[in-house]
Amino acid sequence: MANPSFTARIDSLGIEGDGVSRERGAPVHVRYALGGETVSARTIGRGRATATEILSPSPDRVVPPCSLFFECGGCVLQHLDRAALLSWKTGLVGDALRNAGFTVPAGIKATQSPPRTRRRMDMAVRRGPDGVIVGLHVRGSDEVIALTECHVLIPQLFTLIAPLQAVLTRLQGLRRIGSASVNLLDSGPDILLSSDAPLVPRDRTILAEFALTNGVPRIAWQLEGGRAVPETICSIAPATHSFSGATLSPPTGTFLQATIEGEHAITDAVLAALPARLPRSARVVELYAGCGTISFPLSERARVIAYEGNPLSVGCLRTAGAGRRVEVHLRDLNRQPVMARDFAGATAIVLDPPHSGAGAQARELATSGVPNIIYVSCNPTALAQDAKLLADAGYKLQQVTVIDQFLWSARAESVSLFTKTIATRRGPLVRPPR
Ligand SMILES: C[S@@+](CC[C@H](N)C(=O)[O-])C[C@H]1O[C@@H](n2cnc3c(N)ncnc32)[C@H](O)[C@@H]1O
Repeated sequence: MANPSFTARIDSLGIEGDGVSRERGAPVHVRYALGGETVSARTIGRGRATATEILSPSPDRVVPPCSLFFECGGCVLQHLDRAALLSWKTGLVGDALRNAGFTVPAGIKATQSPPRTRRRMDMAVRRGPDGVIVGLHVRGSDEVIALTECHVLIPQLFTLIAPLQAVLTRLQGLRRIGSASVNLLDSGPDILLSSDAPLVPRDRTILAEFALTNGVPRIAWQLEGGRAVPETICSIAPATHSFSGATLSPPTGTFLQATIEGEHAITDAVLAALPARLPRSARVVELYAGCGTISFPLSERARVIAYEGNPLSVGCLRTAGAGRRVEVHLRDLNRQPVMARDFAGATAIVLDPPHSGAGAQARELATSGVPNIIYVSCNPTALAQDAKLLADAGYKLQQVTVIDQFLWSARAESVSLFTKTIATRRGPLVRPPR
C-alpha cells in the first residue's frame, strides 16, 4: 500500500524541526507537526511522515507567513509562533549543555533576528523552458522553486532576484544548472555565480551591465563543481566591509554571520564573557577567526592571536589587522590543532568552529587549563560533544546566550562561557568578579 495514512500524537519537536511521535515504538518524524498535537499523517519514507490534517492544534501553531512555505525547502518552522521557536531553540542549547554534563544557569539570554534581515543566501539556479529560476530547492527534491516571495531575505537582496533571473537567462555559459551566493556587504551586494559551462565574452559584458544597472560592486564566477578560486567577472567598485572600525576587502563568497543583528548579539555575548578587568597586555587566542567578525571587537579589549584555515580569509584578516592588535595564523585546526601547551598565558580562548564542531582541537582546549573558554556554536549536537570534554576536564558553565539568526530554521546558535579556576603557588587564581 503506497503512502499509508495514520493518526499520530506528537511528543515533541525533533532537532530537525519535525514533530516526533513515539507511540508506535520507533520514532516517526512528522513534518509540519508540533509537540502536543494530534495529526493525521501520511508516510513519506522510513520513519518519516508529513502531517495532512491537524486534529488538535498546539497553542503555539500559527499560519505560516509565506505562501511558499509548504513547498520551499528554506524554512521548516513557519507554523510555529516566533517566541515559541526561540524558546524551543533555547531548550535545544540547554539540553546539549546538560547532556555534556553541565548545570545550566537559570535565565538563558536569548535573541532572535527579525524577518527579512538575512544578508547571505546560497541559491540554486536552473534553466527551464521559460527561462532561468533563481531560488531554493523544493523540500526533499532537486527541483528549484522561484522565490516570488521570501520572508527571511533582506529586501536589498530579494529585489535582485528578478533582474538576476533575467540576466542569467541570457548567458550562454549557463546551460542547465548553476548557483548564486549573495552576500550583503557594507559596499552593496556581492555575488558569486557558478554555471555548468565556461562564460563567453558576451556573457561577461552582460554581467557587467547588470552590475552597473543594479548597483552590484562585484560579481565573481566559477565553473559549477570546480575547485578553482572564483574569477572576478566585474568589479565596478571596491567590495568592502567593516568590523569595529576595521575596513576589509573580503574575498568573494566570504563567511558573514547571517544577519547584522546576529553578528552584534554574538560579539556582544563574547565581549560580555571576557573578564571585566583585563590588563592591556592580556592575550586572547581566537580559533576559526574567518575574516575577523569577532577578532576586531576583541582587539579593542585584548591582544588577539587569531587562527583560521581559509587562506583567502587569512589574507583579508592580515591586511585589515595590520597596525591593530591582531596577529593572524593560517592553520588547518583539524590536522594541526593548537596544542594545549601553546595556549599558556592566554586569558581566554574564543572559538567559533564550523557546523561539525572543533574535532581534534576540542581535546587540546580541554587540557589547556586556560581560565576562560568562550565557545560560539552553530550546532547544539557538536557543542554537546565538544563541551563534554570541557566538563570532564573540570570546566564550569557560567553563562549561555542563544542567538536565533536563522529564523524559521531548526538552527540554533549560542555563545557559552566555560571557566576553570587554576591553582597557582599563591593559591587559586579565581576569575575576578564582574
Ligand atoms: C562559523 S565560521 C566563523 C568565522 C568567524 N568567526 C566569523 O564570525 O565570521 C567558521 C570558520 O572556520 C573556518 N574553518 C573551517 N574549518 C577549519 C579548519 N579545519 N581549520 C581552521 N579553520 C577552519 C572557516 O573557514 C570559517 O572561517
